[in-house]
Amino acid sequence: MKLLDNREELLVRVRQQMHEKRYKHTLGVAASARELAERFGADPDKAELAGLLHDYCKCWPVEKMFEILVRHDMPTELLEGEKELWHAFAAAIVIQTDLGVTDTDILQAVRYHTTGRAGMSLLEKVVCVADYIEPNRVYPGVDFIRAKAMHDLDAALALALGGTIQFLIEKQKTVFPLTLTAYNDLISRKGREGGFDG
Ligand SMILES: Nc1ncnc2c1ncn2[C@@H]1O[C@H](COP(=O)(O)OP(=O)(O)O)[C@@H](O)[C@H]1O
Repeated sequence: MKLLDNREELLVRVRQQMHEKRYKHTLGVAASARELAERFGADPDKAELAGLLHDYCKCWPVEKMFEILVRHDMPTELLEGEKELWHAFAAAIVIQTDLGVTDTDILQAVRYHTTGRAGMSLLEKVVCVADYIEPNRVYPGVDFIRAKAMHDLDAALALALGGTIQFLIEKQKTVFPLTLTAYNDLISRKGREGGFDG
């Protein structure tokens, strides 16, 4: 737990796991996650830490991630699916075993930051949206999602996940089912509440 209590040492450790651009993105996600947490009533310290650790394994060799996922009995659907998704599930394991993170909220926010899932917690939503809108992100529609995230976290998340689903379809890539269920869950909840604001 010592590492988690020492911000400077933790930053060095995180920095060692990735290249410079990914580290810059990581710091951006940590800052955006803190901001979103303050805005929407999640725990800002947990949000910042989850943001800092969300891509811990992103630059690791796929073989290393695969070995960790197999050892922790991850579902076949994940192991046979898109390798791009592995880093999130691997990180949720590694930050627990190697860094001593025990907080389930943080672990789940890291685990589901790429795919989302139905019934996401507030912290999971905060970290997922932060990953889409941190200041270094550049893609069509990012400013619209940023604007949504000023007042409606669920709408921002639905837009972001919807955009990813659309992107994957255009690229004729498979869509991991958790993202579809996350999207459907957000839309159907909002439908019951009268829809998203304009
Ligand atoms: N449900 C999904 N099924 C398949 N690929 C996905 C899904 N969700 C996200 N991806 C892809 O996984 C990749 C990694 O996403 P992400 O973790 O957000 O990384 P980055 O921070 O580099 O954008 C992206 O290319 C994204 O399109």
